[in-house]
Amino acid sequence: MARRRIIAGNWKMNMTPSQAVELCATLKDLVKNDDVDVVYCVPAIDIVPVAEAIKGTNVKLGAENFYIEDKGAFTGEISAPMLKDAGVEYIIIGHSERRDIFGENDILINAKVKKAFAAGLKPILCCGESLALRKAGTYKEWIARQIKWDLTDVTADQVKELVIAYEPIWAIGTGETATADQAQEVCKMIRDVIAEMYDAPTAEAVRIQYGGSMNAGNAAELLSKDDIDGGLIGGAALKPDFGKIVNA
Ligand SMILES: O=C(CO)COP(=O)(O)O
Repeated sequence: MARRRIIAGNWKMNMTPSQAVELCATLKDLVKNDDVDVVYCVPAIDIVPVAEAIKGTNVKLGAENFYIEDKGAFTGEISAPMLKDAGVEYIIIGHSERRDIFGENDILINAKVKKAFAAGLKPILCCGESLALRKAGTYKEWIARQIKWDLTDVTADQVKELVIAYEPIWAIGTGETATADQAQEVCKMIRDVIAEMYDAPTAEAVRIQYGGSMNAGNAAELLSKDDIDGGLIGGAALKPDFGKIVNA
């Protein structure tokens, strides 16, 4: 099955606009690879300068957040049509930092997934368990429930365009990576959930990433697994090492 690989950087709240342009220049030749989708998901203020900086390269533009209304009195927010107009293609939704720090729940996340598709953006939908759930052994049920909630009323054709990122919270920014077998187990389980909710062709088409302390040293092993189609990379996306992950 030829699912196209997707390696995305989640820059989080890092990089001023001028630093962002510099980073694009540093990475430009290192991330060249036409067999992989390479995406930079950047802070809102960096979207316009990064769109300019990646012109003519293989890099695609992503954003980290938006609000579900098109426009109006929502101080501080940006909308999907604004992102689209600025050249954004991918949008991260449901990241554990948005769930935990900013209180986003599965009802809002589901609304965001539907809005993103309606606006012509491709969601990177994040899911994953806390350390407590991992230790309790109930992580698979938790993640399956997240996926079912977050994809309520999303069509099979849309899911075929969807990217799901499995990001165990205990592995994010901790330097502790899930083993390739642990990551594969959950990514396979997510694909089975999609097959159960939709059908086998939809499950075969959906791309599933692993995220959580992925780096130049562990990327190749993680990406060698059958159900891991890419990575969502935080810290290592801000360094030249990102090029090694793209080419792993
Ligand atoms: O949260 C992540 C990507 O969305 C992972 O972050 P780190 O790669 O820094 O662990």
